[in-house]
Amino acid sequence: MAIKVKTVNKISEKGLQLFDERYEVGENVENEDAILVRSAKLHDYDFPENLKAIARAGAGTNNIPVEECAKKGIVVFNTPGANANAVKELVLCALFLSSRRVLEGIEWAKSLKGDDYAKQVEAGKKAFVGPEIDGKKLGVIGLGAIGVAVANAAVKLGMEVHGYDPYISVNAAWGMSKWVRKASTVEEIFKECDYITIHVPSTPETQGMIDEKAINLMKSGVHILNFARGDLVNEEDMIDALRKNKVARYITDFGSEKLANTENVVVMPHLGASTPESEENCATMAVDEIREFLENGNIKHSVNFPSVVEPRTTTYRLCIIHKNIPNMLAKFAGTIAKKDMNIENMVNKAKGDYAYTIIDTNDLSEDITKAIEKQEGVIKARIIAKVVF
Ligand SMILES: NC(=O)C1=CN([C@@H]2O[C@H](COP(=O)(O)OP(=O)(O)OC[C@H]3O[C@@H](n4cnc5c(N)ncnc54)[C@H](O)[C@@H]3O)[C@@H](O)[C@H]2O)C=CC1
Ligand SMILES: O=C(O)C(=O)COP(=O)(O)O
Repeated sequence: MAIKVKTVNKISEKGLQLFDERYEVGENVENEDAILVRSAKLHDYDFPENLKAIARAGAGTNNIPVEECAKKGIVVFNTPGANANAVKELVLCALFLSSRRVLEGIEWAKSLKGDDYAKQVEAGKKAFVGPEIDGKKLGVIGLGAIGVAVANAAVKLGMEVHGYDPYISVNAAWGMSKWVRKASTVEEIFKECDYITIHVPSTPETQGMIDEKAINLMKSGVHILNFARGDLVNEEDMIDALRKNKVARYITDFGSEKLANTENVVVMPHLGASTPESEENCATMAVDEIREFLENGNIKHSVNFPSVVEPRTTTYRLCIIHKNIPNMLAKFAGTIAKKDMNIENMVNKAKGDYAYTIIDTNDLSEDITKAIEKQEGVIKARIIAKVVF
């Protein structure tokens, strides 16, 4: 029987071709084992009983009910860093667009007519003066894959870069230029910087972080870039601040009709990750994650379950998704012993309220998954036989 993968958005062929002949892949697949998605909202999606994994070919998982999936034992993956360069490049483009009045100038140049075109240009260009970014202060909120890439590039462009991220990962810190100054509070960024760019996920903590209160702390004439998510910025407060010239410019990848028609706002149609390179990177990483999980039970880059990657050394692998509560391992070992199965290798890891256990064995007893699933706290169990080609 084929392994079924449903694509909910258009996914790069470079990734899809990594599925071999055992897989049935497409937008019309039903009762799927896995879903591949980009930005499509899955909050109202009716997840089939068979669904084991969802891979988001991209970074943000706010379009997926991650907690509900954890409760059902559906492992949600994303592709950290795979589209960071694409976003970084667009943020740099936005930085220049926010500073120099290039877009308005281009529109005006299109409107000019007549033989004295050059003369009109020279007379009118003074309306489109904008400052250089060299030497200006850039505040980067969120120093993950994108934030660090933006901060490092801005240092190279001669900006004085200030970064804020209370949860920065060791890896991100290793990759960051020593010239990026550490802000201890987000308010420092608000007060100090001429340009502010946000690169945090949308969570209850970050939603609305740029509101009237935050903007009031900022310098008059601040430039704000939002290539992370629309709901990080309070739209009404932003429009009000733009009208009062408190905010000079707002450039975002997440617009609305109202924002797109507000002066000094540039709305891009969510183009951050829309490059062939990033679409391929995200798709190949997402397909690899799905295959590793479905074929070997290994979990790489999940947002709701721990990372567990173990080489296959035995004929069978028992994969158990369960609650992170005491005594689970003893119960699994007891059940397995009763079925006369020998454990060759056992790994257990937890993340928050959930945990994952891999048990490698060369024995197979009928109904072992049913016996395991009967135990309180177990969400899902499955056994995977090693495929030898
Ligand atoms: N415009 C587009 O097409 C794209 C947008 N995005 C958005 O950008 C976001 C960031 O992407 P990545 O850098 O790849 O993710 P990431 O996970 O590598 O980095 C996010 C960083 O935000 C930090 N953070 C979380 N809460 C914070 C807070 N309250 N204050 C300061 N920092 C905080 C985390 O510690 C982490 O270092 C994504 O969650 C997504 O919403 C990502 C890719 C493409
Ligand atoms: O990766 C992300 O978080 C993005 O916002 C990119 O979205 P997309 O895959 O281009 O629909």
